[in-house]
Amino acid sequence: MRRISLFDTTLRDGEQSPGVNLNVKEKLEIARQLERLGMDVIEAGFPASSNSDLLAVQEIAKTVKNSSITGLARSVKGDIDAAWEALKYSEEPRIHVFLATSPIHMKYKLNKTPDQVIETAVNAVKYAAKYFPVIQWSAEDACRSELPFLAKIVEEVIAAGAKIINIPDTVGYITPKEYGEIFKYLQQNVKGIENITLSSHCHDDLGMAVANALAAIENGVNQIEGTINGLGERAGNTALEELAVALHIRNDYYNATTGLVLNEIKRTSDLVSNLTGMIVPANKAVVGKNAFAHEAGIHQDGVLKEKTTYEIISPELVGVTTNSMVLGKHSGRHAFKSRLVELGYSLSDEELNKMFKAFKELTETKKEITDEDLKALMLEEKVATNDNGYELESLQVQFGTAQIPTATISLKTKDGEIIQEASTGAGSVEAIYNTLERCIGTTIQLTDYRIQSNTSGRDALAQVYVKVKIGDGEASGRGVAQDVLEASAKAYINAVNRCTIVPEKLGAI
Ligand SMILES: CC(=O)SCCNC(=O)CCNC(=O)[C@H](O)C(C)(C)COP(=O)(O)OP(=O)(O)OC[C@H]1O[C@@H](n2cnc3c(N)ncnc32)[C@H](O)[C@@H]1OP(=O)(O)O
Ligand SMILES: CC(C)C(=O)C(=O)O
Repeated sequence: MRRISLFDTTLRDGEQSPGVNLNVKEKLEIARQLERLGMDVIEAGFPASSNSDLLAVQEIAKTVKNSSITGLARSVKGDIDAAWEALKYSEEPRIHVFLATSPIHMKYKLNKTPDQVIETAVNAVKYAAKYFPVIQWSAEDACRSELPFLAKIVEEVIAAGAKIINIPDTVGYITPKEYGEIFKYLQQNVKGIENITLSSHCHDDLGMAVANALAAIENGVNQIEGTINGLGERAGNTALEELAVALHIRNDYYNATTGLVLNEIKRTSDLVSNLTGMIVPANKAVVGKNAFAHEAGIHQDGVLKEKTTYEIISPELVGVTTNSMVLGKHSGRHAFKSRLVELGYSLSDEELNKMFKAFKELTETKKEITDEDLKALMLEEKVATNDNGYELESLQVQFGTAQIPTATISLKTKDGEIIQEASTGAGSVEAIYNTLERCIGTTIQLTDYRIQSNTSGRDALAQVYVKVKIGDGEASGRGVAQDVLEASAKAYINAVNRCTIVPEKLGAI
């Protein structure tokens, strides 16, 4: 059976999804889980784009050992230098350099002639080869490029040292048959291509990203790029969990497999969704809440008689489990630890004590603690960021249909100072945010607010995602609590804590 290599770009193209903004700790947490999932290559970021991206790629390159780490660079020396700075610690440094090849991109975006584009691409690959033993080269907007020109530039970059050639459908325009034909054409018209790994990178603008990637595999492509949950620029990228499961379930047809540990898929999907705030639609293939639910009577009858009547993927295959042990107020440390271990966490004694305390606090208000609750607790602990150091001491909200909502808040600064303020708003959440703004002492613009429940049931934990702007700085934040107002306050404080420019502005209003 053919072995298809998977290249995950959740931390680069996935992070280009509007509204997604991950910090270094969060990226590292996702990278570690991608490694556990068995990803072959992780594109950890675009090092030249910001200091924090460079740092994140560097941290990931130092930490992750079982997946290759790469970073994106334009065909400019500065980008390649930044990529080297970020990747020089990885075991086999590899870079991903790109340049657009379609007439529309060359003329309007790059303002270069086709010959200048070839020269730029070749120079970039040669420059990258001074540092990197493995160079992947991408022809941005390849699928709207003229095939003879595409073949010519691919041949030149191979001669310059590129080892992997990626043919992106940057704008999600191509159809599966046409995409397969591009690869056939290149295989027949490019000298040296037989020694090269061909790669696919598809976008989902017309809903064909997974189908196009599968067509690429059918036409000799051995590396597929994509993201978890199909995140990515605009409509997103090939959803790698869908592709891997399609190859597994239909190996009779594709005769190809990946190195993914399939039962880590659900956990990875949940982690990415929680940290990015990009909620997975219930009907999403493979990882959606309804992917294994049977609602209609005839289907339920069939499944009760024989599962395979309506179920082609078993939930266990992708790590969807139902747990029979209920954790609650009377559970002890052993049951708590054993469930966490079953969920894949390993904790030191100190961490266990801390988590057990948080768990017990939660049981004061919540009868049954589900796996989702445990994952939320663990996540809060692992990626908590407190750079600006604000902590919620207390929150009180007065609400009545015939009165103006009023919030009173005590906030602790990182120096231990307690700030107390009260303010009103059109609703309870606005009252809280107006009060927090007063406590923090600077103008804070709320640009996004989303709420979801962690599990079903009236006592489910609430998860709130917000995005705030403070001057030129922007950050997203997440808050989890049983009460939606407390979760709203925590998310806002978390976002402020992640915004680097707050302290100088203290006291501005
Ligand atoms: C298809 C993709 O997904 S590609 C990846 C897209 N991802 C991102 O853009 C996210 C990160 N980007 C950034 O942080 C910024 O865009 C930066 C730091 C890279 C560059 O910022 P700026 O220098 O301000 O340039 P800006 O983004 O406005 O414009 C891009 C410039 O790069 C040029 N460019 C675009 N692609 C390439 C390339 N592959 N090689 C060389 N130059 C390129 C453009 O022509 C433009 O040049 P110009 O200023 O001479 O007109
Ligand atoms: C940089 C390349 C691979 C890309 O993201 C695209 O073309 O969509």
